[in-house]
Amino acid sequence: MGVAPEVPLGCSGKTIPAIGLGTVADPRVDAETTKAAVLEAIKAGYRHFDTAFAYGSEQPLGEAIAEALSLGLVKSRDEFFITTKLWCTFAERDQIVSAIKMSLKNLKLDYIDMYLIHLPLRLTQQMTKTPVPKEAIKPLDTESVWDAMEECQNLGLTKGIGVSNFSCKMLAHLLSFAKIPPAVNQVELNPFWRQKKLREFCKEKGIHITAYSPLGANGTRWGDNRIVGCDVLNEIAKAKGKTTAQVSLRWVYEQGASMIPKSFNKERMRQNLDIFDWCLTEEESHKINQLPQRKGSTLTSIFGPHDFLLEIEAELEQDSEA
Ligand SMILES: NC(=O)C1=CN([C@@H]2O[C@H](COP(=O)(O)OP(=O)(O)OC[C@H]3O[C@@H](n4cnc5c(N)ncnc54)[C@H](OP(=O)(O)O)[C@@H]3O)[C@@H](O)[C@H]2O)C=CC1
Ligand SMILES: O=C[C@H](O)[C@@H](O)[C@@H](O)[C@H](O)C(=O)O
Repeated sequence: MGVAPEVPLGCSGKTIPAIGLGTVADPRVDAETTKAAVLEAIKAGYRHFDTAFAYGSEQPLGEAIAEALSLGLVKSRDEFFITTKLWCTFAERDQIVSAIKMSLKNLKLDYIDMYLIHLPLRLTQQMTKTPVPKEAIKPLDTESVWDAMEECQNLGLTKGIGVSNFSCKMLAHLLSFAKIPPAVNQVELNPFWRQKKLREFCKEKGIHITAYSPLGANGTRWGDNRIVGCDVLNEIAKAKGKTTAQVSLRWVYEQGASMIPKSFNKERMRQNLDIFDWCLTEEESHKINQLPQRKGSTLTSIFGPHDFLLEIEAELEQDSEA
């Protein structure tokens, strides 16, 4: 199996690997396990890795990249595509350049490929326990935060900038003042959360979508087996001699999105890469597009049931309406 193919990054003329490896394990694992999984993924053909300051996986990822380069598994840093994210406690104009430098230090890199605003909100204190106190959660001052994100790109600290968990409305606001438009919006996207409105909006504006939880976060606290246990997807998989997970990933790929399924298991991470030499029929896609919609990860489940977060969630949900 070769290296994962690339797909266009909006209208930028650049590309992004169609599949990358997510690095959030639930329950959390130690750094050695993450590093070993990344090295295994590099051997399998993964070149895009998705991390975030909040995941604690930047350091082991950085170590795995350094080791892969020193072992000659990958010839040059440029062959990797590394995404990391600005955590909400640093989502203020004057903290962002230091935040990306901290991530670069963790990753032992001198540039990142894609730096994303992790969530459309700011936290005024470290998240030590949940629920997070209501008064610690603030709206994002998107204009000043984006100005600093642009500075990160202009300084060469990152090749691209983007957002995560942004609605159409938030993107429209951002586009109204951005000097550098967001290259990526990383959101939940899978057969059970299809994001039709968001996909159409992003296509029109040249914003690439990267899908997180493309397998419905099977087996994690924020996900379940609604995808791998879905009868409709199982039947399609059986008819094609594929796994249900592969059918889900293939559906995401056919929507023009890239994706970052997480697997730290050698066989499953290879299985997840093997989706490029077959396709879904029109009838199969039609059946998938009829599945009931249900979002996995929510802001209120992460931070607590606060009104402000419920408002954001309601806005995000509108983007997945059929
Ligand atoms: N921007 C954001 O707000 C968010 C970003 N993310 C990013 O997206 C990545 C992926 O999303 P995530 O939520 O982890 O969920 P995924 O949909 O990628 O599911 C991961 C789970 O599915 C299991 N799995 C992987 N492959 C298979 C397979 N072929 N068959 C059956 N089970 C499988 C994994 O277990 P195993 O390892 O044992 O194979 C793991 O438990 C994250 O790791 C993170 O990097 C995630 C959530 C939010
Ligand atoms: O501390 C909070 C967590 O990092 C949470 O925000 C993330 O894990 C998020 O769900 C993601 O995976 O991107």
